[in-house]
Amino acid sequence: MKKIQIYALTVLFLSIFSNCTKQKSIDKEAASEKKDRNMFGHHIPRGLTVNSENLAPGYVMYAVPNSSLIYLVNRNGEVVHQWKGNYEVFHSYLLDDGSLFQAAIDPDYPIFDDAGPYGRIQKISWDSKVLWDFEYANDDHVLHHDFALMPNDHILAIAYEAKSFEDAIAGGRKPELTPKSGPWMEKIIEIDPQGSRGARIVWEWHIADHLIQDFDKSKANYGNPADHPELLDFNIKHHIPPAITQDSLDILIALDKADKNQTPYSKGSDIYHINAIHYNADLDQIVFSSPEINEIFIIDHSTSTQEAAGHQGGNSGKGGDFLYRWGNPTNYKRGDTIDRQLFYQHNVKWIENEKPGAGNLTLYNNDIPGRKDSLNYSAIFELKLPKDEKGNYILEKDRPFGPVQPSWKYIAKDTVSFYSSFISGAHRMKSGNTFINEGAKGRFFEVTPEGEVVWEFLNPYRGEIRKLNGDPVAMMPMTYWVFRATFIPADHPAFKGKELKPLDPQPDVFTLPPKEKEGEKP
Ligand SMILES: O=[N+]([O-])c1ccc(OS(=O)(=O)O)cc1
Repeated sequence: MKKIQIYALTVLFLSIFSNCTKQKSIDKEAASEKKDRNMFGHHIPRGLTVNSENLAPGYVMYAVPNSSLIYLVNRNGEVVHQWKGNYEVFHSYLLDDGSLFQAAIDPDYPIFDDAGPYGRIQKISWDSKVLWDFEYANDDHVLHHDFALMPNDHILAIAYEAKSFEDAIAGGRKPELTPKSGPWMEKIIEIDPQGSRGARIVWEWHIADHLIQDFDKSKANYGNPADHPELLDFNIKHHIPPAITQDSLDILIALDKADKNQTPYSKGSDIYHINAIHYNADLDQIVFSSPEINEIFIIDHSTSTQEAAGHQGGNSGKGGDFLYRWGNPTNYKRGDTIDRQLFYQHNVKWIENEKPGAGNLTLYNNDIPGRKDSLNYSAIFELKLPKDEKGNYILEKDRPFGPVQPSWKYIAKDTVSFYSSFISGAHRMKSGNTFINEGAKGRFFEVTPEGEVVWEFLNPYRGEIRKLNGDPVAMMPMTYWVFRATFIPADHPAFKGKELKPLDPQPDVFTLPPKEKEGEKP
């Protein structure tokens, strides 16, 4: 009897002990999952988390989420300067005199819904005076996502241009791929700022002028997309989300779960969602990125607007047609899914002169599918573009544009801990290191060519901009998000003669409410 009791007690003890250890390891896994995989990084340590000796001196510039603030943060993770505008700010580019151009999110932009439209570009002086304020937002068009600076102080900006269902059908689009509210096509405009509010649009390029389709023979742009990689197949498969009733939409808008401008059909309208643009003055070319179709494109900027609408003229002789494209050759029917390299990519840009890899492109490849037993992850790609001796992009017969593989890439050692399925960016530094913004988490870090993380800072700040009706903006899940973070070397002309001491006191960091308050509407 006694033996049985001892045996039973032993079994009980062992089972409790083993349950405890199991619980511990589950908790540990849960903790590391929280630390490594929560794409928004709600509960991970913030501020400066990795520092090293002998880093290039400099600062990180970024827009504080849900605020009108741009911060400049030093290598110790301290805020040393701020620019403050009068709208929520999306991202900014620094000028040599310490002023900046910023994308200001005008809450009043009409028609276009979804994240990305911002509506205004503003120039803000070092001491936060609004020097120029240009609105480009009406029922026909709106500035969205990114813009690029040119050496002549002009700006190249991406804008949606609304087209009707009928316009799209007239362009050979298949009706079943056409949103009833019409597609938002894309244009690039070159803005020459005038005075304190005005601008001249001195050059334009429209994607609608460079389409091909093999669906409707009666249309002028009928042809085989595989024979015309310089044009965009207007019938690339596009998922049209199901319509929603106006009553349901009204409820979602009231609950803050739908954009104020959403209509029952508009969710399918953003068919290309161009999210990045960069200008190369040496080549007089523009690169831009469409995450919806998982491709980047290069076009000639040396054309007149008239030539940009056609297929001849400019340095390339190809008018506004694509000089180069990469990422998803199925879009021009050369290759299959195995040849696809890009997955909702962002922030494509040339590596500037005097940096290692000059002339190559870098980009943030957001949402690369894992194997069948693992999660999606992000990577940074560097691409060496195939060119002949005259500088023309090489395209072999019946083959997609190269390269077959990026010349360099960064992926986290465990693959999945580096992940932001949207926004984000990267750029090469003079040292040869690469500066990365994992946007959903607001995590900025610097990696060596070998992929070692030598500096890391997680944005701990969030502002308090309210909606037009005074309601607070939901802080979840995009609590600390950052669209673009830029490393600016200490010898940048903007800092000449400026005192860059840590602000005293430092701004208050933003911490999430305690757990018990989480059920409340933030
Ligand atoms: O939530 N935003 O502000 C947001 C979301 C997506 C987005 O588009 S993306 O292509 O940059 O991911 C831009 C802004």
